[in-house]
Amino acid sequence: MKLNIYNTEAEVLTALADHFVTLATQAINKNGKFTVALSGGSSPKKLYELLASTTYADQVNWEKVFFFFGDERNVPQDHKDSNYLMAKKALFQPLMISPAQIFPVETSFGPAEAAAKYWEVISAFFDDGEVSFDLVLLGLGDNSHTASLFPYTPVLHDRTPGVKEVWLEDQQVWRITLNAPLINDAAQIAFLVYGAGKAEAVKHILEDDEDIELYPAQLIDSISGEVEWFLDEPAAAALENKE
Ligand SMILES: O=C(O)[C@H](O)[C@@H](O)[C@H](O)[C@H](O)COP(=O)(O)O
Repeated sequence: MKLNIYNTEAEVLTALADHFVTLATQAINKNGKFTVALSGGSSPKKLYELLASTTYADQVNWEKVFFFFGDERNVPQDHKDSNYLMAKKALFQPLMISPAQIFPVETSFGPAEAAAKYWEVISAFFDDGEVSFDLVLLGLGDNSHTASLFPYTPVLHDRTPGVKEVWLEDQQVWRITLNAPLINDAAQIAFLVYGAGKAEAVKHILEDDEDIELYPAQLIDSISGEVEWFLDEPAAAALENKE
């Protein structure tokens, strides 16, 4: 696990955009493609807008990039809360990404079926072999959730890779999420976390005793690759060890 701490939000976003370009270039040169699972949330949205900007748009062979989603809200793809819609506006449309390169969660089936079908879609793309994304991008909620791995949800106890539906009682909504074993099979995992509001959650995840029910993002630990955190100083402020 590697900590990257920067003075400002802008520096964090630039560092992760540069990291994305490096990983994409390496994967495309080696395998002819780059597979990435996108995160929802306002922090990742700014990264996507930066990647689609003139600064980065020409740095990646976007025709070789294949986009999946680390989680999705169980809403239509044109709903304001859809992670797909957010990525479509921030990244896919500006870069004119072909729909053939984008794998959204089909939420019209209802949560359980949507989750099962998404696992089928992902497995088929990886030729039903081991599913290993080149990169999984993750945000962090101030309650220590990541993707849609929320505190005290059954999906936290999964031991084999898969995609599951998650009921959020307090919000009265369904979500669909990659489970931790599937995320952890990725070659690279990158957390994008900035702002003082996340400092307590970052401390819980990186330095407090293990309690995955309370702090689900503690489950994230790449099996064979690397987990990198991209933080600004305010988000890292509660850490005792910043090396
Ligand atoms: O669908 C989602 O909401 C995300 O997958 C979720 O895990 C998000 O990344 C974090 O909640 C951080 O969101 P913010 O960056 O908006 O705080």
